[in-house]
Amino acid sequence: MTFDDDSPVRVRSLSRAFKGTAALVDVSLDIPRGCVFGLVGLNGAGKTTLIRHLIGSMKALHGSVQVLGQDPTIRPERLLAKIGYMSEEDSLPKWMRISDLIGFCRSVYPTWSDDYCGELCEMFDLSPDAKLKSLSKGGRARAALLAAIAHRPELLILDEPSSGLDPIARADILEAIIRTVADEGRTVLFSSHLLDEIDRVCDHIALIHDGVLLESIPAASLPERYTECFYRTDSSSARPPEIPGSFGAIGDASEWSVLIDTRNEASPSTTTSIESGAARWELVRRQPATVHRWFAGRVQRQPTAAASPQTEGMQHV
Ligand SMILES: Nc1ncnc2c1ncn2[C@@H]1O[C@H](COP(=O)(O)OP(=O)(O)OP(=O)(O)O)[C@@H](O)[C@H]1O
Repeated sequence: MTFDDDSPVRVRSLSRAFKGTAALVDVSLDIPRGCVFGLVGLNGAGKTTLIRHLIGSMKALHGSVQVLGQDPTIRPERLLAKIGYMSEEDSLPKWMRISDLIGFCRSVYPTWSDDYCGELCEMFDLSPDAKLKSLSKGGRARAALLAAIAHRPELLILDEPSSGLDPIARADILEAIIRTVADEGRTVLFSSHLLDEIDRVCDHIALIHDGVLLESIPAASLPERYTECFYRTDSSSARPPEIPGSFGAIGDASEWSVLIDTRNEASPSTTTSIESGAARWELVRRQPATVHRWFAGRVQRQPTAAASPQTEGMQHV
């Protein structure tokens, strides 16, 4: 992606290790203004570590981080007033009532809007008198979302916000909020394991794996860029056909699926029949890669059955 001076988030060559184990490795990225930026990766990939650098709870020891034009660890209160942040943890103080939470946020955020807060309470079905400890996990997640957005932050950072929300709340509330924030020209960084959700709401998707930013791509260009090709052979093969520029092979004896990067000059554009590994392979089908298939190919894991039924139960090499 191109680097933009006006980006609300700019990370350059950020590395971090914990007790000698790398959690982030030379990560550089820009998040464009007004973008819904999805961050995906397996458990332990480094998503939260990256986010903790953005909100100033970790100082960049190697590399640099700029959020809304400032180092998040220098005068963090100035930055945090302009950011909305919701973590995956259920961390709101349980003794508070919703009204206490609102009073606290009002005192912290100069741009807090009581009118907007009232609208959100109605939308989220939150009564000001309710005690946080009496709410369900989903209710507390909605309260945390309220606290993160009612000051209309310039940058909204959501780290696995869906974990406490049921599917209806995710679709009706979270996705609506994310789109509203972006439509108003503000920016959203959204980390999630839920690839369907990422696919529906994000303009841009970044994939982090073992601390390395493997790819950062506009969501709309992903299916154009990557094609899933299915090859079949009459004989059985423990290996996929060797196709230059392909990756993420999944298969089972006589049929293998590979991903082709159409921008890789080594990739064939229209190979329908090839000799490889003493077998003859025919291209039986090709289709734009789904986000699930791209993700699985990149991190070398099986895609979910729902995302790619053709490859269910097959072996990954
Ligand atoms: N404070 C810490 N001390 C030691 N190791 C840590 C610490 N924080 C993170 N790690 C390690 O750094 C790596 C990245 O963790 P991180 O929480 O950033 O991943 P993640 O992508 O957010 O994972 P998940 O999706 O499970 O939340 C992991 O190996 C994790 O165990």
